[in-house]
Amino acid sequence: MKQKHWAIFTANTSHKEELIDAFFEGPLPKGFDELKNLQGALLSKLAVARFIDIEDRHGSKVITSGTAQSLKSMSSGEQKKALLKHILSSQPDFIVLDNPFDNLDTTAQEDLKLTLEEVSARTPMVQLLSRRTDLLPFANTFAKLEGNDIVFADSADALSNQQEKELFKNDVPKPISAYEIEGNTLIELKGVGVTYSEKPILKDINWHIKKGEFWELRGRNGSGKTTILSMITGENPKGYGQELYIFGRKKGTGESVWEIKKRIGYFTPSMTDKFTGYHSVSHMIISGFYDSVGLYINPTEAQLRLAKEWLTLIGLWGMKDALFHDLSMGQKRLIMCARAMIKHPPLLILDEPTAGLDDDSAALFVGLVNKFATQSNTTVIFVSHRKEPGLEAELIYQLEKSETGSTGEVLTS
Ligand SMILES: Nc1ncnc2c1ncn2[C@@H]1O[C@H](COP(=O)(O)OP(=O)(O)OP(=O)(O)O)[C@@H](O)[C@H]1O
Repeated sequence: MKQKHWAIFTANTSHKEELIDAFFEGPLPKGFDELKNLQGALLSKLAVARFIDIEDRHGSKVITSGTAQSLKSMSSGEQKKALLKHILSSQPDFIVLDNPFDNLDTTAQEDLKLTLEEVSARTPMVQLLSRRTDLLPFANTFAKLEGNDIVFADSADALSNQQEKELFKNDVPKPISAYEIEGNTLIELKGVGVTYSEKPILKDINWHIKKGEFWELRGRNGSGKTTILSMITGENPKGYGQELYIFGRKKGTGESVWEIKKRIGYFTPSMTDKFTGYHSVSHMIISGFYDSVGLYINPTEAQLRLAKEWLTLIGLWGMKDALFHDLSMGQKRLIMCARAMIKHPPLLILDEPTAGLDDDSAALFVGLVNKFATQSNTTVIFVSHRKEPGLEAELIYQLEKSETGSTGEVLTS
């Protein structure tokens, strides 16, 4: 009998975590009887997070045994590859793949596809996917997850979730007050290099970022994208003593990390993955004025007015009092994006912001970023592995990985 492989399309309203739990802890959902009494393994960001937790708490290396580096310090693509290696070596009876291609560069995606194809001859797989282009070619049983319900269909085509959505009609709300930064240059890296334990990561990086520009930062897994961003945001001490200028000042000449961070809007999905607080949607947006995710002081009238304008723009005003916690993933991302934009910071960094979103929600998110980039003076840096359809970044900083450290090149789109 032909090996069965399932592809389950998820939308942002799907209760994916519950379904994943059902595969490992039971009861198995209907339509998956073939997996009864089998031992499965999970390839997902959540599984990586669990192994990081085990390393942190017990100091025991599970999926990185044999390497000196901690799982936590690996790049997100490297973490995923380490997990896959561990899963394949443990030869599970079946594998659940939760958006397996997220965080992987195109070469790694191709490699993963080939590996999975090979393994699929003997191991059944369940792929949970939010982007249509990710569908594994050997999947032969199709379903979508609506809330908690699995709805089967004869073909993948019957399950497409791509529809034209009306994009934001209003203008981007103006900030309460504007930032003053002298000159036209916002960030400059001159001949910057980074090594970790003598391993060269970045070499002779020259990147001149001006006010109001819209950049995409590209590079293979482990090429150093996060390392560059963390030097800019001040979180990485490797920036000190180098020719690194941030908001017109050389790094390490008196400005605190806090002063730098105040002028940066930042969003990456892991900011809310583990967020469990109960905050209203409006308060969540307003917290963009502060360092906290979620609001812990009373908002001002002006802030409430502005939150209303943002919620109207992104079509969520009707949900102003809803709890952030109860929103769909796509809605949460729009809120967190608006939170990062509300101050019109001089610099907005979006680090793989569409990972895990379905096609419709990703298109909405990209539409909001494009609009903000055109209607604000903010410089936007968008990091993504995926060619995001519709992204209108005008400049690309491409990192080229090499044994002697990644080098960078400016491309125009
Ligand atoms: N604290 C650390 N100790 C050792 N190596 C590190 C540390 N932090 C980062 N690295 C290594 O530096 C390299 C660059 O990592 P970085 O996270 O910047 O890559 P990236 O381009 O963001 O990758 P990805 O696309 O996979 O997220 C990786 O090989 C990573 O393992």
